[in-house]
Amino acid sequence: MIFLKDILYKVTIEKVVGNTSVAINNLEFDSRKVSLNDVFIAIKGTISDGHEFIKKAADQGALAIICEVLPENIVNGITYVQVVDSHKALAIMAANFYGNPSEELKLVGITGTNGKTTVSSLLYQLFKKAGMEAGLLSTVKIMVGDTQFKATHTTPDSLTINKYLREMVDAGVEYCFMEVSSHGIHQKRTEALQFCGGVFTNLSHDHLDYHKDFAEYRDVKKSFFDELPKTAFALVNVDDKNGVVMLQNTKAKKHTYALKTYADYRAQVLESQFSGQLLKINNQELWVKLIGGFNAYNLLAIFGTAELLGLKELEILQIMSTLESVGGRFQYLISEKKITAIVDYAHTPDALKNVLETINGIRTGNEEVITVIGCGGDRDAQKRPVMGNIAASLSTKVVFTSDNPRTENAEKIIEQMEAGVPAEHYKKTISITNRKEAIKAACQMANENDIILIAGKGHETYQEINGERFDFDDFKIVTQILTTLNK
Ligand SMILES: CC(=O)N[C@H]1[C@@H](OP(=O)(O)OP(=O)(O)OC[C@H]2O[C@@H](n3ccc(=O)[nH]c3=O)[C@H](O)[C@@H]2O)O[C@H](CO)[C@@H](O)[C@@H]1O[C@H](C)C(=O)N[C@@H](C)C(=O)N[C@H](CCC(=O)O)C(=O)O
Ligand SMILES: Nc1ncnc2c1ncn2[C@@H]1O[C@H](COP(=O)(O)OP(=O)(O)OP(=O)(O)O)[C@@H](O)[C@H]1O
Ligand SMILES: N[C@H](CCC[C@H](N)C(=O)O)C(=O)O
Ligand SMILES: [Mg+2]
Repeated sequence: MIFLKDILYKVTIEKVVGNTSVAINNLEFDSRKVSLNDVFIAIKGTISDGHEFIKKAADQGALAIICEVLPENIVNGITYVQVVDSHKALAIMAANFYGNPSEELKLVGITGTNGKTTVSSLLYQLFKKAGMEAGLLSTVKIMVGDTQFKATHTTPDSLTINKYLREMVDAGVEYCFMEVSSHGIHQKRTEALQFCGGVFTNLSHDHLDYHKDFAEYRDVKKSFFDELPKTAFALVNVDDKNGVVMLQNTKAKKHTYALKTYADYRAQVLESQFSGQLLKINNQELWVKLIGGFNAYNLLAIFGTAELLGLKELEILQIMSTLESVGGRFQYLISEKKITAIVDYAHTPDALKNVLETINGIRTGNEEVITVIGCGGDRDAQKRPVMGNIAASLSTKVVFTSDNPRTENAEKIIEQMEAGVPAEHYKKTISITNRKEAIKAACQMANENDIILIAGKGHETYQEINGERFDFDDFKIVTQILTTLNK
């Protein structure tokens, strides 16, 4: 039996109306899911205000209401707890409800604009291969040991996080690697978790629809490091100018990695090919299957994290050379007619630039680089012209298309991308709204040795248009089209 007063431990309370010594069933922050004897936490969201659904939650059997503002009509028999911050209260209560599982394993949070899924997934792989029980909370999937669950967010809400962490602890998981998104930090989804380490990959343009400006976006990321305890480690990329910013006020032990500047962990790229690259880490050469300078950073972050968690250098390097790239990240095929098709989740300007530079750095002659790209709807519109510019400047041909238009007009998004194309590159571009047709057009244009990059959706298996999700898988589609075209 769990009592309300026990899960309120450490919550900053302003006022209590009613009895907190009551046994509760479950916690919910969505009135639509409330059932008998649940606790409903009212949260001011980005679209609506949970306080408007307090009555609905009560009608559905809520036993207690946690809110920032007490309702005018107090119902007898229901306990009302007025708190300073509902988001924070939810995070603390969720951790208490599940018995603070983050304290029973080693939890490492990975944050930054790009590379979170790659770093966290590879760390999960590495620790599994080293014989440890590991867990993963990522954009692509959730892993409790070997059992896979569907991910809906990069960083889920605090109830979901704690539920899975509890399952991990019960399954004997010792290390959990989780992505920490800026939305997650801002909405306090990760508050009340005990991290034993934090990793910063990089910071570049994204999410300027949600955050007021770049400074706010940076400060939200920084607050994750500010909150780390002194027992934890903070490992940051100091080639990124915001790396040192992340360390400014942290109590955690500071560690750095870099390719270009002085750092605790350093790497050098000795050779790059489509099949992989030769790296030098700590004076040891190793061949890895992941390509691109950006992956050299990711691998260095993994090396540093594994060492800080106590694995031996030689073992780490040996396992690193066996790591497979994550689905939808530089996932490629070479067709019968020697056309290379690459599917990559590059959905930010920096990621797109890195991927195209990697491709241009590896190609040997006059092959065409044909990029198929769109931008998501209901997301940062400022990045659209910037990505249009990068695609056109670094490819020989571009097919602008739709990504997940969500509730926006797909053609309008494409126009915003085209607006960023410099006049001298305009002739290289066409636009085809239907993504499948766009991929088909790129395949038709491609000849032997040409390279097709299909960017933006990576591992996603759907396309979201007007609130509806249709099956869509870039890699399956390009494979099928190239086969049908006999290319
Ligand atoms: C913009 C955003 O981040 N929204 C997230 C947020 O919802 P919200 O604050 O907008 O909720 P709201 O609709 O305003 O409702 C406020 C409250 O009223 C409640 N409610 C609402 C209706 C009702 O009938 N009854 C009721 O109780 C809601 O449950 C909620 O508690 O909190 C919800 C619960 O945690 C999230 O599911 C939701 O994610 C939405 C679906 C989303 O698309 N989020 C994306 C942008 C996101 O979080 N992305 C990042 C990755 C970014 C990256 O790439 O780095 C991620 O971590 O996944
Ligand atoms: N260290 C890096 N620096 C820059 N770009 C990167 C880096 N790692 C990966 N990328 C690019 O970013 C894309 C997304 O990578 P990944 O999924 O690992 O990032 P993420 O931070 O998890 O993204 P999201 O915010 O959507 O969760 C990759 O497909 C690649 O194009
Ligand atoms: N986590 C990112 C994913 C973007 C992927 C892209 N395909 C899109 O739909 O915009 C976001 O929610 O902004
Ligand atoms: Mg991710």
